[in-house]
Amino acid sequence: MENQQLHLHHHLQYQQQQQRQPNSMKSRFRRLCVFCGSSPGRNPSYQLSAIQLAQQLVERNIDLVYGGGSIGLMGLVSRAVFDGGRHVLGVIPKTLMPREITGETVGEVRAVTGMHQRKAEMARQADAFIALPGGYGTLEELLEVITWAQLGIHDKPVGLLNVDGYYNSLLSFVDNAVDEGFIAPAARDIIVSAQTAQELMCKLEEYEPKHSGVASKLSWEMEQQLGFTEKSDIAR
Ligand SMILES: C/C(=C\CNc1ncnc2c1ncn2[C@@H]1O[C@H](COP(=O)(O)O)[C@@H](O)[C@H]1O)CO
Repeated sequence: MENQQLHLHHHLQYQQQQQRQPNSMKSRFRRLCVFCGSSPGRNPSYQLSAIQLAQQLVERNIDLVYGGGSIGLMGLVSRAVFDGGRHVLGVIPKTLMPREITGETVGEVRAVTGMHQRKAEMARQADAFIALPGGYGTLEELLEVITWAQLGIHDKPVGLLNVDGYYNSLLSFVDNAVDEGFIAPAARDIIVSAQTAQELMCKLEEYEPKHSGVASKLSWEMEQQLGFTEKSDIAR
């Protein structure tokens, strides 16, 4: 099925389901950041999972912050959250703003000066992070928020939606890094993974950080204030 058809199909299914059984769960999260491919990926499960994740956010009354744009999985998630009535914030560097690069963005668009500002802004706006399947951009964003958690810059949950085992090799790599003494066992638990959006959301709702950062959040906030971000409340 084409991207748009798939989206429409699942959106209609979701609307029908909502009419039959209106659902509104309470969540500890107000806004969640989703990292995901700017491509749809080959396996249709990736697109389906993107829509199912969006449905989870809508059911739980959670707003979305993401990298802006309407291409690939990014477009599917943002459109489905927006159509479900939740607020969508796209944070996008000015250089990526031309429509031929990112397509048309739904919801609110916040322009930032560069990639570093984008990640800091997405992290500041979110109460938790989830990575869907994606490429270099997704990996980079995911690893950065994991590293920030390890250092104690924030203690927000980080989820990995391991659709059809897409991230098995990454998880094996991390396990090996623990075995080889490069990642502390407690820091392994920063990554919360699950195969379905619903299971992942349930795990994130219950997540308690086990690792302790190397510096206090306060000292990181000072560092951020002195550094390139204008105001830092990434940690909260
Ligand atoms: C260079 C490509 C597309 C450019 N369009 C993008 N528009 C918005 N955000 C993007 C774009 N490309 C990457 N991102 C960010 O990285 C993540 C996706 O990257 P991936 O390499 O596709 O995994 C996403 O979360 C965005 O924040 C062609 O790729």
